[in-house]
Amino acid sequence: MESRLPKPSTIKKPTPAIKPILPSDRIKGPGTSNANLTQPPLSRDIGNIQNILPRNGVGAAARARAASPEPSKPLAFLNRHKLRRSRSACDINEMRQTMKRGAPTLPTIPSKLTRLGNNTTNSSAATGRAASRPLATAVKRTVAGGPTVASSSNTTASRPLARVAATGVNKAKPGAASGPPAKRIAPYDFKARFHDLLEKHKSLKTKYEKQIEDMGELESMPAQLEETQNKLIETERKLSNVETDRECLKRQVNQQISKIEAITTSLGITKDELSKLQTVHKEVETQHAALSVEVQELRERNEQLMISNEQLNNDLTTCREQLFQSNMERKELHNTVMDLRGNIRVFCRVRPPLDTEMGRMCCSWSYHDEATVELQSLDAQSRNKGSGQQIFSFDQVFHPQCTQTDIFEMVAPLIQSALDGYNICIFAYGQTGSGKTYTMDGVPDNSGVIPRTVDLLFDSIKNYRNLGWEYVIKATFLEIYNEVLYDLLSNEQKDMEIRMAKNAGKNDIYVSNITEETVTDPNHLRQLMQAAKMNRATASTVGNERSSRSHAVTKLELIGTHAGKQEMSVGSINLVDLAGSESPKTSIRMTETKNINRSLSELTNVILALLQKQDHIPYRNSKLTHLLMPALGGNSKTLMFINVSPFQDCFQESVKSLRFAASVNSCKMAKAKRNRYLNSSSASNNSSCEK
Ligand SMILES: Nc1ncnc2c1ncn2[C@@H]1O[C@H](COP(=O)(O)OP(=O)(O)OP(=O)(O)O)[C@@H](O)[C@H]1O
Repeated sequence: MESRLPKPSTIKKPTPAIKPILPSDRIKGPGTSNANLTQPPLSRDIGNIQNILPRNGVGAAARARAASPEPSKPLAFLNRHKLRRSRSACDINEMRQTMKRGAPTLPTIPSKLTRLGNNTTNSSAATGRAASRPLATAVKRTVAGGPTVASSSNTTASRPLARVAATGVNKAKPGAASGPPAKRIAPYDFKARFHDLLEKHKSLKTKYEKQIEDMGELESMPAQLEETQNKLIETERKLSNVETDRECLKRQVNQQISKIEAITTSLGITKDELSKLQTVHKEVETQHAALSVEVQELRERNEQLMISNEQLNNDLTTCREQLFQSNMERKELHNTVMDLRGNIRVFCRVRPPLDTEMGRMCCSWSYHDEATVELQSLDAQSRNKGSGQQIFSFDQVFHPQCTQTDIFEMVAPLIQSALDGYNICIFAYGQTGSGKTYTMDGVPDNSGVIPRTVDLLFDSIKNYRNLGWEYVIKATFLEIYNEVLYDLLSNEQKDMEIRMAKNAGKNDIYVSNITEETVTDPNHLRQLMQAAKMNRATASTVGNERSSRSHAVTKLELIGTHAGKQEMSVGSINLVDLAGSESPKTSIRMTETKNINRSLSELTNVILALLQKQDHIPYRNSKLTHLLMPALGGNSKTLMFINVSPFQDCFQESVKSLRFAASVNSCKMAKAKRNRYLNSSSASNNSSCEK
């Protein structure tokens, strides 16, 4: 009969989780009854599973076995049963090993169940709780399936077996036994019992598989737990990071709040400023609108002005043309007046005694009018000879109280003629110490003719510029000493000669190797004059401790161009400070005195020849007349100052100079003399007669 039973090896092996559920101590324990031993090992194991699942412990299994109808077996049968069971256990172990290879960390079912039992009472273990839920669910399913198994077994199994099963199920869960009572299978009906067992086996197998599935879920729980723990740690770490970030963000938020507050404050200020600026902007806009209107008006006005300006320009051009023509007429008239006054004019100047000369006796000077002076000697011998009283007439007589300004007023028209293209020569003739240098150069605080001429020239050039004339002034400074020429702007020893210009008119003369400076302003010219003065040769004489013993000639060449009219005018001014005429009786430098007197005599001869309109003018008899040839003859105008000293001891020299000047003046006035005679001797009468 035992051979009809299927061998344990043919029965589908239980899963490895069975072993922990069926510990050996339960099989061998004191609770083990003979009734259990009479059961087939496999059926008993399955029954044990159902007894264990409700976790009733050994007592529940013992009761289930006690309920079994089978009698107790002898010891031999028990050993055989052990062998079968060991084989079944071996199978189970084999399955477990197989599962371990697939899932090495799968825990054993008993431990799980034990933990499950413990976990139901110990609620403090979180993991136990987590694991107990699916297990409890599995157990519930197992218990709930009990009646089903019992019910199904009723159809095929014997009544005793069904009762055992029903009893076991009912004991595991008393309320669940609600079906009809199971039929009792006779103990000898092994076939029925076998079928019943097969059914149970199937049922249990199904349950077992479900439990295996549940156990699989449970097996994955530690990993899930570990994963959850890792996730928890990671989450905690993240949370920490989040906390840190939150703190940072909180600080940043605080900073941002502070910034926002500051910005809000500045925004308020800015708003105020904006409001002010808007107000200003409105004002500016209003002003801009007003200014725009003004600009428009000004533009219209500008257009009108442009039109009127164009008309004025045309008028100005016309006026300039008329002015130019008028200026030309003025030049001609001026020249005519100068001609009528005479190309050679003579001015007499009597200097005052100096403070240091108050002890010297002066002659008696009587100034009848502007042009007549009477000189009377205080010496009785001279009176007895009839030479003590002399009357002289000149173009102008300047008494000692006349100032440098008075002098220059009479000189200025000649300077004007120089700008108009005439050659002018102004020289001072007189005894040593009579005031020639004072008249020509002046003193620092009272400038003479030459510095005033410079100022007048540059002032006139400015006015002429408005008429379209541009002038260039070239200056030379030379000295004639003992009939030798010296360049006063250079200390070098030069061989200087008076030469005629090659391609020029007959009176165009130049000096070779002389330094010629182009003057751009009055100060520059004054500097040149100062340098020339320093270089001038001086020597002390009896009459004057600083008397000049040479002729100093300052020549200013005035070159004017009118670009619009393509005209050019070249004039010159020769300003000559002659050496003092000195009697050879009183001179200690006879050579100098002879040369000086000879050159002065030649000058007199030239002037007289010019006035008498002689065919030959002896210019070349002296360096001085040769040099002044362009300025003395032809179209030139000459002004001679006769300087005399007021002193009695200078009476003879004064009379000599005045006679020479009077002779010049008498020749010059030969034609006018008649007019003069008609209108007494005043200059004003002369002018009226000339007209
Ligand atoms: N009109 C005047 N008013 C005041 N002082 C004058 C006048 N004329 C000349 N003097 C003075 O008389 C002195 C002699 O004059 P200045 O040197 O000009 O004579 P000079 O004729 O040039 O002599 P020299 O021929 O020796 O050069 C100078 O001290 C000068 O300042």
